[in-house]
Amino acid sequence: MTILDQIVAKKKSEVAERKRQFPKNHLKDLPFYHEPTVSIKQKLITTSRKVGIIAEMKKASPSKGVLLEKYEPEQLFELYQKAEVEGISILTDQPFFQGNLIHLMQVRGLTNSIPLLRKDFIIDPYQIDEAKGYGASVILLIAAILEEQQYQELYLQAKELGLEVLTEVHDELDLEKVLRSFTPEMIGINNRNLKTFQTSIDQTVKMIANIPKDTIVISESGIHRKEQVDQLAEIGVRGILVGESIVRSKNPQEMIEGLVGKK
Ligand SMILES: O=P(O)(O)OC[C@@H](O)[C@@H](O)c1c[nH]c2ccccc12
Repeated sequence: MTILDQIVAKKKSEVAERKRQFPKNHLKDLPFYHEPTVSIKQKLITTSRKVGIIAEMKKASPSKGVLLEKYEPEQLFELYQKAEVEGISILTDQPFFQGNLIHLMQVRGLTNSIPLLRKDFIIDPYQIDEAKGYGASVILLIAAILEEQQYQELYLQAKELGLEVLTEVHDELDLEKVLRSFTPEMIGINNRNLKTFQTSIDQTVKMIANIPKDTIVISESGIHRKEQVDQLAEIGVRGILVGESIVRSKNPQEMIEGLVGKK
């Protein structure tokens, strides 16, 4: 069983339990359910930077364990805001990343102009309503854990709710699967090999040629040096998604500005 299989198995029981505790028809009473969202696509297209940055908040990961003992999303937010990031990705998966939907809501309480991505393993429409209610503007859909039809349905449901979708692919098989449906607005190429956990931006370099022109490409994972960012900008990547190297840095603001420059 791969790590993704384990995560999805756990996620299924977690979602079932959440539905019992907080029935779906109550989700529309959450504080941000009826609030407008902010377009991350627009931020990435109009940025004055060579490439926009989605800075991630995560306390731990299955490959690295705990990244940061003292994890305070609201403090990180201050630094990300100073660095003028184009978006913020917030892990909400608890069992494997020590995230929480509350983190999303806390940060949303501090901004209505920076788009927030709910970073989780979305397999059920319930989680999309949750994302909206807790303050997300964007959700992640991971091709590798969804059937083609399930992916289509979740994508359309998110759009109906006014959310944007970042479609994550790991390889050509994932890409074929999602392109059979329709042209996604944003594709994130995950540089992490799910079997070995190794990252290489060569994955983005290899796959970008097969992505339709109108789709915004985001390179995800394993980005820690400016030279990588320059190379990615050169080949047409519009955004980078960076977690570990920022949260582990002594000075996250400087780290971000070092990667993509000041605004
Ligand atoms: O910490 P990194 O190597 O900079 O990676 C960030 C992000 O790409 C990674 O956290 C990620 C990409 N896709 C995911 C899906 C679920 C959880 C986490 C992820």
